[in-house]
Amino acid sequence: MDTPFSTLIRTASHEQHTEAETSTFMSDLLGGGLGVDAYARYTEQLWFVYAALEDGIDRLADDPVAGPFIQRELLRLPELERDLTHLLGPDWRAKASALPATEAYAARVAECARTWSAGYVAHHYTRYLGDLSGGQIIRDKAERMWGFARKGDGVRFYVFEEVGNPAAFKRGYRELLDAIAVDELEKQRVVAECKAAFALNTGVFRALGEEFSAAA
Ligand code: HEM
Repeated sequence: MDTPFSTLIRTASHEQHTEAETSTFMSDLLGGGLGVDAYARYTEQLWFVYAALEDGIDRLADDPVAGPFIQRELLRLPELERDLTHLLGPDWRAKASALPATEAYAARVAECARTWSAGYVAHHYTRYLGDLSGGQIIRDKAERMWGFARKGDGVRFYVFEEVGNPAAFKRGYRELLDAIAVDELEKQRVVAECKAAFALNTGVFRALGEEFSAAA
């Protein structure tokens, strides 16, 4: 039997997942070596990426390939905006800026959203399934380290209020991946785009790591 697409995409990105998870910036951030300013800067970068991810969803909702993946309970922009108001103040928009690596990431997401819906799915998977998984570990550490209220302002990005059972949601999401309406060749291209998405994330971590380094 053919390998289910959800397994294929997960296996293909496994190595890069480890790389992202163990990147210097993430290790320093979650290991307690960086201040809340680094966390705020990272959250800022996420805002630019999610703006690109969530901008074209009304159009993508009707797309035969990406449409099934567009689920309102996943949307993160309002949560990011509340977190940024908390982290940077009400004038956060004037303070927030995208690093060049973030600009490159957001530009690629926007391009896929506009021109290649199957490629968009690769970015959708990489972000939202990650946020529903490892995101919970990040939230827990951030709450303890910087004293955010549990599931409150500052970490709302990681709180999916409308996803009652994340494990069940992820199972459903994998079923959508397995049923994606593209042929085998296109599936290979989606896997390649997923790897590109991980590389773009790693690029942002690298840039953040250059801006912030843990006290020796
Ligand atoms: C410190 C950082 C991270 C931690 C601790 C972490 C941890 C995890 C964990 C525990 C899972 C669940 C694996 C499972 O269901 O068996 C997971 C899944 C996932 N993570 Fe991460 N992760 C991190 C960073 C990232 C990043 C930066 C990305 C990409 C942007 C990412 C993307 C994903 C994806 C797409 C999945 C779902 C895999 C699948 O089931 O298909 N993660 N992560």
